[in-house]
Amino acid sequence: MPADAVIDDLLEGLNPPQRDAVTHGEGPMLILAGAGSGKTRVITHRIAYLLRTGQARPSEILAITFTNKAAAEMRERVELLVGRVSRAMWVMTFHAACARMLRAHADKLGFTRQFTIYDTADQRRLIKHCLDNRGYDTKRYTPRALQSQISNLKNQLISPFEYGETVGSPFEEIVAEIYHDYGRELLRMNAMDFDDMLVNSVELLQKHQDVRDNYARQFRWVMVDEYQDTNKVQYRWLQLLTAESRNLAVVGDDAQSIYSFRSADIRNILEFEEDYPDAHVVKLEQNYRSTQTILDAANALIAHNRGQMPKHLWTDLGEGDPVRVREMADEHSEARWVTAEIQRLVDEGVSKSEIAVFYRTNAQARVLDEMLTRAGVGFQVIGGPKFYERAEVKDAIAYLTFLINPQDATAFTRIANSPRRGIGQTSLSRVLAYAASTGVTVWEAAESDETGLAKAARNALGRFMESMTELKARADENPPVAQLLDAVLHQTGYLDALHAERTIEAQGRIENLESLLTAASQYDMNAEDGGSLDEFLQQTSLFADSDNLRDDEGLVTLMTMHNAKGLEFPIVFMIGMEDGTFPHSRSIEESNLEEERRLAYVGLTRAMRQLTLTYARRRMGYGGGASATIKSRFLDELPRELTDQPARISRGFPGAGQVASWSQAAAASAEYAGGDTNDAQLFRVGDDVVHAQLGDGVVTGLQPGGIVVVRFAGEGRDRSLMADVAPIRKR
Ligand SMILES: Nc1ncnc2c1ncn2[C@@H]1O[C@H](COP(=O)(O)OP(=O)(O)OP(=O)(O)O)[C@@H](O)[C@H]1O
Ligand SMILES: [Mg+2]
Repeated sequence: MPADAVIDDLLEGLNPPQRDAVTHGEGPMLILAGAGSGKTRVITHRIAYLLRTGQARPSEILAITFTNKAAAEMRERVELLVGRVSRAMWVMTFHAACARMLRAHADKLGFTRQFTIYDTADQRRLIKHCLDNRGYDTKRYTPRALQSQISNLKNQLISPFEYGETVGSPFEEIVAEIYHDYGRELLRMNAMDFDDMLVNSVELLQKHQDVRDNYARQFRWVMVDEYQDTNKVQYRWLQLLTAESRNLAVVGDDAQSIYSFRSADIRNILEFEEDYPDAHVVKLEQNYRSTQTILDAANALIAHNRGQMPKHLWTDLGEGDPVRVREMADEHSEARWVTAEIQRLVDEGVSKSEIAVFYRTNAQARVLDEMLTRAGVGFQVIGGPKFYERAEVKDAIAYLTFLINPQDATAFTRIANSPRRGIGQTSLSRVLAYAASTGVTVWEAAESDETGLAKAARNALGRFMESMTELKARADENPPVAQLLDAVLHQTGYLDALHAERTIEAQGRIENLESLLTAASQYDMNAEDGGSLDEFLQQTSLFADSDNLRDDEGLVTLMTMHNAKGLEFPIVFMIGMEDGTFPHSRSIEESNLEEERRLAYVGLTRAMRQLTLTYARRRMGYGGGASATIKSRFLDELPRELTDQPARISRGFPGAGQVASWSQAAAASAEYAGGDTNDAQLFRVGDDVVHAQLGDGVVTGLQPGGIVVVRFAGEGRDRSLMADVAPIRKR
């Protein structure tokens, strides 16, 4: 190896096992280590090391990260270490890597390269269309429920055909039908959903050996961060790419596996050594992130899980302060207290960007959001209303999409009458029906005289398509995306319509469009060889919200614990530490507590210096009305000596011990709070219901003893509930 100061520097900041992992040459490698032990750092350094020593060329590197933000950070760090050559590497999320492959080869699967990527809202719209087509009641079979079922199937690589062979219940039969129809419709619209990115790439690699060979040869070095959260389809994709080279290095922590609800399969990490008996296994045990107290608390908590791989994390960052535990009267006092604490810290000179507040579900952010706003503390909510999901931003994107994908009926429907041009729903349906029956693209149908539209609508549509045709001519010259977007917003009358509204809301929308223009200009500037519209659109559609994170602006960060994965903050607050909230009621009922505990472990281990856990004695329920709560069992699992709490009984409501299930707790607390029970309600099969914690569902059966069987939109299976005590009501 050449003597090289850069290499020395690279290895300098690593401990011996980290160095071992970084310098490992060919062959499979598993890095299994606890939180904050430098796993991600090892990947970054390994890439730089492989490049710098000449073992790898940038184009031979495929590094998979969990978020776009993590990818950007990794690229940045590698670029610092080895310079601009790093730009040819593929450092990205599974979805982005697959989208890139599909852009190049979509035609082999019957799509064009300009295919659209559908987000969840698009998916649900299309699924609703499929349900309507078959005459199913979409209140009873909600698009949301179907969408989550279909997504689960895709993530397990179960095709519509395979699923159709195994269905038992009538509901499953409907899922099978819609799964099939939905796939056919996507193909017809030249669109793929998020899950298809992976499923279709796997199909591409499986069916086209030449394509597989090419990529397998190209990516001689494959690395995967957060491997514990990969699912079956991702596993398969990696297998296809690395079967020959076997240069697959994965890093992960079984204690941080938190995505089984998205079909992530922890076995992928546990069985790596079985898949690769010769794998080089590295364990990292020194934590460089947290104080000993924080680590001990996290270790004590996770020790309550069975079958955890033993790890001995230690740190030399010192003992640090005890974990603070605070009891609050309700969520308002909790938010007020956290806000005051943040203000105090900021007064003491802590930067806001060093502070994060985590919670279990997004809805918990609202109260704190209001309180911080009132106090004038700058903050950002990760996973709040998403920029790319705002109506005006989606409209603008749909315009651009329709310019390059003339088959995209969803984009067309979205923009044809936005701003209003006198093209009504009936006219739109006629155009779509004409396209479907004649096989022409939606674009062609919109230009056709044979769709049977009324004269006024036909004229309006004609004018619309004229301006679209002009814009398309411009788009074909591949101008900078920002220029094209600007032209779209002006020529289609979109901006004028907003200006004409003269409302504050419209002003906000204009500002959002300006930010989109800024994003487009930034894209134009960064794109290596001029960039292209389809690549820009691909980027925006893969834009996950955690990517909005800006750490240089001095903002407090609010996010769910799921979103916090892989990140670190000097000061962390975890709020809503109550049974039913965290652990979430759903997991208590399903006794999937271990995954919740891992999620708590993820939360605790984000903290570097100071960790504060709060819970409220009463909390507002879904349907309004406060109920008494029980403090989270996770708090009881933390050794007293690590917290600043004297042993003290502070149960939420009188006489309550540990309860067996949340239904009981809810019943007890409803009584205590004088809340409603359900005895006035009679349920029937097919009723739409809403559950305080589980959300929307449909009654699928009734059983003796007052049991209702409900299938919830977010889940794939039936659940039996006591009609008179469960917090459900008819919609
Ligand atoms: N050898 C080292 N010397 C100094 N700092 C280190 C070393 N290794 C890691 N760190 C620092 O420790 C922190 C945690 O590292 P990193 O994020 O890579 O851990 P991780 O194992 O990926 O954590 P997680 O499990 O949360 O994803 C980072 O700030 C990193 O820069
Ligand atoms: Mg990491």
